[in-house]
Amino acid sequence: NEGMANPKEKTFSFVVVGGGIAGVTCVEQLASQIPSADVALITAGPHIKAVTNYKQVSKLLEEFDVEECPSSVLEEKFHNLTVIHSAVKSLHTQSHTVETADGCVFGYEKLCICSGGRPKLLTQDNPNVLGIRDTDSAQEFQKRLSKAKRIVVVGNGGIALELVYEVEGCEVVWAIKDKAIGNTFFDAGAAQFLIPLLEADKPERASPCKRPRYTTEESAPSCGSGPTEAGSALGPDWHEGIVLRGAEQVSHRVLLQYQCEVEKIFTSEELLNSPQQTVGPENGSWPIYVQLTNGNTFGCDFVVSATGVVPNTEPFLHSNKFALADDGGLQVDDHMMTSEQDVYAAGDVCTACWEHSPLWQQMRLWTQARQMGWYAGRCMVAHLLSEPIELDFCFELFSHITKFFSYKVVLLGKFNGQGLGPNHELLVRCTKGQEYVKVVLSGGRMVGAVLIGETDLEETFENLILNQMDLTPYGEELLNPNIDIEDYFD
Ligand SMILES: Cc1cc2nc3c(=O)[nH]c(=O)nc-3n(C[C@H](O)[C@H](O)[C@H](O)COP(=O)(O)OP(=O)(O)OC[C@H]3O[C@@H](n4cnc5c(N)ncnc54)[C@H](O)[C@@H]3O)c2cc1C
Ligand SMILES: NC(=O)C1=CN([C@@H]2O[C@H](COP(=O)(O)OP(=O)(O)OC[C@H]3O[C@@H](n4cnc5c(N)ncnc54)[C@H](O)[C@@H]3O)[C@@H](O)[C@H]2O)C=CC1
Repeated sequence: NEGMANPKEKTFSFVVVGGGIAGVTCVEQLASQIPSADVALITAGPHIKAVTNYKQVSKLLEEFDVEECPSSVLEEKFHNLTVIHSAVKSLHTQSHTVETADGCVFGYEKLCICSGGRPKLLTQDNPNVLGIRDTDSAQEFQKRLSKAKRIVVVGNGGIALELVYEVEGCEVVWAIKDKAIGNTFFDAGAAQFLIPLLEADKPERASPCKRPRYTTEESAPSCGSGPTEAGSALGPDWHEGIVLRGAEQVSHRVLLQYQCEVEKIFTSEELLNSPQQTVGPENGSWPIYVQLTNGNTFGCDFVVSATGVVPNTEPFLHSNKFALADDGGLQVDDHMMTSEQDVYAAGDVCTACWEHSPLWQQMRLWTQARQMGWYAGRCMVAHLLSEPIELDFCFELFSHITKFFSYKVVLLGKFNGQGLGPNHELLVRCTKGQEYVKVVLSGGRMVGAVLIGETDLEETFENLILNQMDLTPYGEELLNPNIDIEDYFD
């Protein structure tokens, strides 16, 4: 075998691609479960993500810190692990090999693709349209913001929600398709609860962090693969350590544009050459203009396209027959296996295509990347040892703890009545400035909840959702603030 004589070739029992949360968690499982197995982590970025201080808050809610650190930390911990810093260029499922950008070829018995996603930008080739994904793109955003007087943020998901609240000293025009803010995470009622915070000055940061904390190791140099290689996705609290301040002396100034999309993006030259376009007295003075479908046009320093992610699948597709989901993710079954033999996938790159529990849905989140990476590792080991394995309990109920507008936010199950049609009812309790509690009931049973603020209800509600108790007899008493619900259901 000519190939095997090449020193640039080596075969491992397990190869994992991607040094984000999914890949690192997967590798940790593999390396610790079979210490005699050779494990390789191939990653394009210079750093890896490590989960630390993992804490199970309740049966399914979890909290942890995340550190961006040099890969040597992992290699010191697991002597059977080799970390290779290079981008995978192609995959040959027939020969069970991957080829990296620097011409090395690595064989595998079992492979897990954890290459994450990248921002789905409104336009790819405009330097004034930015996406935020990794440390480099966040730093670029911060640098551009420091000189900016007005930015346009497009999108209504996690990144947009965080930015419009965090950015100070710069006018933010926020363009959303929907009738209410934050519709990927909650409903119009919760949006009403949060909106006043956009209009007020930001309070001093005092409240303790109630969700996974994200840290970046400052001393770690941005070396190795260079600026074109994307690093891992940022995550919880990515903006805590950096100042998101523009060039103006204002706290918040957010101008919301509801129910609209971007019609056209053009430069000041294009604007001046198009006499029918006018945008008021500032005509032509901004580097970029955004025309919205509601007829308004805004000039700004730059646009943030916070419009979701696309899975990083390209290097793996050529000459293979992966089944792809509608969102572009690699389809995986209930053992995290793709449609190609011995190839698994986890995290943002994959789409969970097994028959989901009625109370779970996939969202491209930090916690799910960790859970999928962990479970994929366990499945790979079980299959290698020909042992049976069942779908992990964490996929029974969707659960997410995060923080928006400085409030703790807990989402459980079908928190927005997803997929329930008209077949559900809502109970809501709201105390302005303090808390917002929404319960989704279907057939008298709790199937989801949104908890904003320090409600202390998450554990009880999680139990009520898991045990599917008939709550009809309790009616609206369920949310009566004068009843200690924990005692009630003891
Ligand atoms: C700004 C921001 C804020 C967020 N905030 C939260 C939050 O508060 N809570 C939450 O739950 N989630 C949050 N998320 C989402 C969360 O960060 C992601 O869902 C999660 O990190 C995905 O992990 P992953 O391991 O699948 O992918 P990634 O972290 O994207 O890692 C992919 C890895 O693969 C490598 N790679 C890619 N292509 C190749 C290749 N061809 N060859 C080799 N290596 C490759 C990359 O270098 C990277 O190391 C946020 C995301 C962003 C961008
Ligand atoms: N606290 C948290 O849990 C956070 C989670 N994240 C995660 O990071 C990832 C990236 O975040 P986002 O980019 O905010 O993605 P997202 O998937 O959360 O939201 C994308 C938003 O963009 C909108 N959109 C899509 N195409 C559009 C278009 N052409 N024009 C206008 N609007 C459009 C969608 O309607 C949606 O509101 C997501 O997976 C998200 O869940 C990000 C930040 C915080």
